[in-house]
Amino acid sequence: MNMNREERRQKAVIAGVDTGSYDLFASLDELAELADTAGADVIGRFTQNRDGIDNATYIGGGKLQEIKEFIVKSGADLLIFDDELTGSQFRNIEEIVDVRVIDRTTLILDIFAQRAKSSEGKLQVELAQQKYRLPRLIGLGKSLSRLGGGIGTRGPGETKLESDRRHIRRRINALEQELETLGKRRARVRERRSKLSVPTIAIVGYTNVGKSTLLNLLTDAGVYTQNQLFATLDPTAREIVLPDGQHAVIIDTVGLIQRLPHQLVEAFKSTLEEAASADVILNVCDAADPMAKQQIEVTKTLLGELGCGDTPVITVYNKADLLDDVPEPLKESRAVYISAKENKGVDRLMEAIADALSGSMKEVWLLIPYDQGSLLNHIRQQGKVYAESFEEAGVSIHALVERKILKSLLPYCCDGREKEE
Ligand SMILES: Nc1nc2c(ncn2[C@@H]2O[C@H](COP(=O)(O)OP(=O)(O)OP(=O)(O)O)[C@@H](O)[C@H]2O)c(=O)[nH]1
Ligand SMILES: [Mg+2]
Repeated sequence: MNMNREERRQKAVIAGVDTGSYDLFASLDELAELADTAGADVIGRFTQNRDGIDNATYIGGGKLQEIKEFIVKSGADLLIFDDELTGSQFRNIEEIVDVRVIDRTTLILDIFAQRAKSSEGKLQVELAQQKYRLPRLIGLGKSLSRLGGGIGTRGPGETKLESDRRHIRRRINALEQELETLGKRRARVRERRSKLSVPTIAIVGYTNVGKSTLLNLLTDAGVYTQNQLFATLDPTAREIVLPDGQHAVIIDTVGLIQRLPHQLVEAFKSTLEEAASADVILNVCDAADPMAKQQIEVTKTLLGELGCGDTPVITVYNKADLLDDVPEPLKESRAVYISAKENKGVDRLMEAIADALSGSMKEVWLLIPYDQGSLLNHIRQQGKVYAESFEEAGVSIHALVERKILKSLLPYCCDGREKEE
């Protein structure tokens, strides 16, 4: 599907089944916003209570007839389900309602496809789309699943479906290879950054909480912000100067959503990898959103799964201008209330970042001359020594040290990689 914003807005009906496994009504609200972002106006909503989903039509035949009547009467162009459909469900439902049918994941992927800007982002979206399509080919229109003529390009007796599948698999392989190359390049950039000992700060959180607005405010970077879901699909890195004069790189990331389809977690892992290697993480939420606390927890869990459980996290309650009372967070809780839009509370946030960074550690390889005994003692006492050996020119040491003493260590730094070889 391709719903460009320039095209006329489509009329969509959204539908879901309440089996009690998730909050369908909150999820449908989000689905309606997603549809709006993709360029469709939601003109009808249908829900059905069932113990389980219907294998053939997902929502059940009776409800589907009701939806069909509404579609005919209202002239809707599109039926969107708040869940993932199987290939045969797509086909069965399309046969009955006779308009285009899409599911939640297809919709999200479509928005991602519209917004991805970097070549890596585009490749990742296409990879996710192809992987999602492959097992559902049967449902993607009759033309795709019909028997091939057996003439010319295809082998004898082979169906069009099989050759389509093979084609998609080949494309998936090619995309994966390209992404691997790009991933390596990205890792090299990260490494260079870390070698230069510039700390990185990653901004993470749900979509539309104000991450890009915050990045803009902190850097005047002019990153695209809009009251739409997924305004950011590529991580954007900018340099900032902290109150103590320290330079840092701040990275904006893709927003999370409720019930993020697992293919998308995979597809956007590389943008989260940026967060995984950050020195400080800003977990941003919309302070006025009743779901904020829950979202903060989900983000924390996800960060833990990505292996950054030890990275200091500052919880940023943004949009505090929308609150009647701004609570005073506990000092030790590393939480700040700000309004990125009205430029309030940002000084405190900057202090919190500088504070978190000064306590953070950095891995270094050093060669310290014998006359620098006190420096050596400091590293042994305050840092964590992994290995040390006595060389002619001094003590060769591989250790974790506090970031705040990095400056004094600069003359003695060696390249870790060379040392290891
Ligand atoms: N009232 C209020 N609105 C804000 C504040 N910060 C951001 N917004 C608005 O919230 C909306 C989303 O802002 P973005 O910065 O694009 O949000 P994001 O988290 O980057 O969103 P994605 O990139 O889609 O994940 C915009 O309409 C902003 O103007 C704030 O402090 N107060
Ligand atoms: Mg953004």
